[in-house]
Amino acid sequence: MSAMIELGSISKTYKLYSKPLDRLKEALSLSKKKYHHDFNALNNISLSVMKGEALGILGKNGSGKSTLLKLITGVLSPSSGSLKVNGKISAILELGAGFNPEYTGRENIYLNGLMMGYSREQINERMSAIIDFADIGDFIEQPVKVYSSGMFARLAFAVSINVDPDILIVDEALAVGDIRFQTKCIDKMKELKAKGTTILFVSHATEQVKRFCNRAVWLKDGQLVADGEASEVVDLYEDYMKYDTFLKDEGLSSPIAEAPEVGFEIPENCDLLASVQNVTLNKGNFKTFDALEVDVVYDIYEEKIDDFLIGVAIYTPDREYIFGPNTYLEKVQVPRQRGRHVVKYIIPKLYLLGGTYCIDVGAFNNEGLVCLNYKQEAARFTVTNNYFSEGLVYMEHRWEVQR
Ligand SMILES: Nc1ncnc2c1ncn2[C@@H]1O[C@H](COP(=O)(O)OP(=O)(O)OP(=O)(O)O)[C@@H](O)[C@H]1O
Repeated sequence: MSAMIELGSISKTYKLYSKPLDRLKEALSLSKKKYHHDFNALNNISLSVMKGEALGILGKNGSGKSTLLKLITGVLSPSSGSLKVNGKISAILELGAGFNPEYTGRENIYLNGLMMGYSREQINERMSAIIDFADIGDFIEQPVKVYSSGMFARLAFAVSINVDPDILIVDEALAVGDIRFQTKCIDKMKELKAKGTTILFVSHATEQVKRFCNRAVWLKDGQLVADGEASEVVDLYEDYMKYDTFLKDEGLSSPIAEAPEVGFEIPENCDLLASVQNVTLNKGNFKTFDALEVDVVYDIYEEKIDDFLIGVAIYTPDREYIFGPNTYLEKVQVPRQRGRHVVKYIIPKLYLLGGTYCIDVGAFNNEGLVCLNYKQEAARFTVTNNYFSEGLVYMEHRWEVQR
């Protein structure tokens, strides 16, 4: 398969001046005195995008998304690194960029078409399709400076997707259109994708990225921190945005606790009767329906604790309680005499959907009425999936068409 876009260790440094005058002073300085400081908007990005891929680009404001797209389209040049683009790019970057405000919509279609390398005849062939798609009525004969942002988006989109690009770049352009127009654009983008057009898609609407893209990258402070299947990267990104937890791949993993010490000791001056020593998961990142195993290591300091029980609870990081059985309710006998013990809690099929989750572990007696020791967020794990459902948990279900 051929790479349409190849970026090799690309960096982009902007010069920041604290006052506009500093730029002039620097230009005129005979001693080459610096009046700026460097700001790395992109740092060492390597990325290959293949033909037919629909790549979502995620990242919060200022993370470098637009800078990356401007480098790819050639609006900016990189400070270092190599960049190769194979094919004709059509980009909707900033609304109105590439439009002359004094020209009418129709004249701007010519302008854009010529910039893309089409002849007047070729543009004429496409003109009615573009005007139909934009659907802005008589405004097509008005100078675009009188357009609303929605009209701009319609025209920009109509031009970009009707010129048979090899690479289509869409930067947040859908956000300004109404739902009907967005649907029309997505349909057209799907059509292009099916034809093998490579698509780069920036949207803060992560669901759109999940549904439309087959791959996504996440930019954070100018660095590429995740690259993979779109819905997995979206899950990670959303979790980060919600909870500021960034867990990396295999060990997207939560801090898997240290292996338990073999030695059992009763701490000095200890007024605890028992304590949860250690909580270990079989891994940090799961797929829905994987098996989750939690090893709980606990110590009992009394000779024996009657009605001793262990509870394991799953929470979301914002403390939504999902599930919490305990050994008393389920009539499981766990060791309750002095010493160190290990109990394994197994969920053979995890029904949780994508997200980050926390595990609390508690030791109790008296049917759970007295808490002997409680470890909140003793472990964390993530669930990431290919996109197959939405929500928190998966429930067995079926669909029946009634009519
Ligand atoms: N011409 C410039 N001169 C100096 N700094 C710039 C320039 N353009 C962008 N930056 C800075 O580079 C960083 C990345 O900006 P960029 O516009 O690429 O981010 P973004 O991810 O597209 O953000 P948004 O989602 O808000 O559009 C930001 O901190 C921005 O302030």
